Amino acid sequence: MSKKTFEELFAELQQKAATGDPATSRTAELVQAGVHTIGKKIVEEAAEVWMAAEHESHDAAAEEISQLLYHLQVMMVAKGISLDDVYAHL
Ligand SMILES: N=c1c2ncn([C@@H]3O[C@H](COP(=O)(O)OP(=O)(O)OP(=O)(O)O)[C@@H](O)[C@H]3O)c2ncn1[C@@H]1O[C@H](COP(=O)(O)O)[C@@H](O)[C@H]1O
Repeated sequence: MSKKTFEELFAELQQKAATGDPATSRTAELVQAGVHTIGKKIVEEAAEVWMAAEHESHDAAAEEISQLLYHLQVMMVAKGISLDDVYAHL
């Protein structure tokens, strides 16, 4: 299992969006596809978080949450929204 912080993942995704190949990078592929596609993935992953939290194991819920966080970060990168832009509202 890979281990990285929220901030480290965000830096990696910014890099992938800027220089990654959509053929090999999921992030570059999603950013190229655009906000509509990313938004649909966020809604899908959010539903999976809900279902896993209600009906599945601790680990399964944690995995779905990681996928939701990933797709939220992809949306941030696609929209040029920084971590500080979000933290300002926390
Ligand atoms: N953390 C993630 C991550 N979480 C989720 N995903 C993507 O989200 C998918 C999970 O959604 P689903 O279960 O719906 O999978 P799916 O059905 O195959 O998705 P669809 O293609 O049907 O939309 C995974 O198959 C991945 O494509 C991620 N893709 C990449 N990362 C990390 O992002 C970084 C950059 O990755 P690349 O851009 O691929 O190089 C690396 O550190 C990766 O570990």
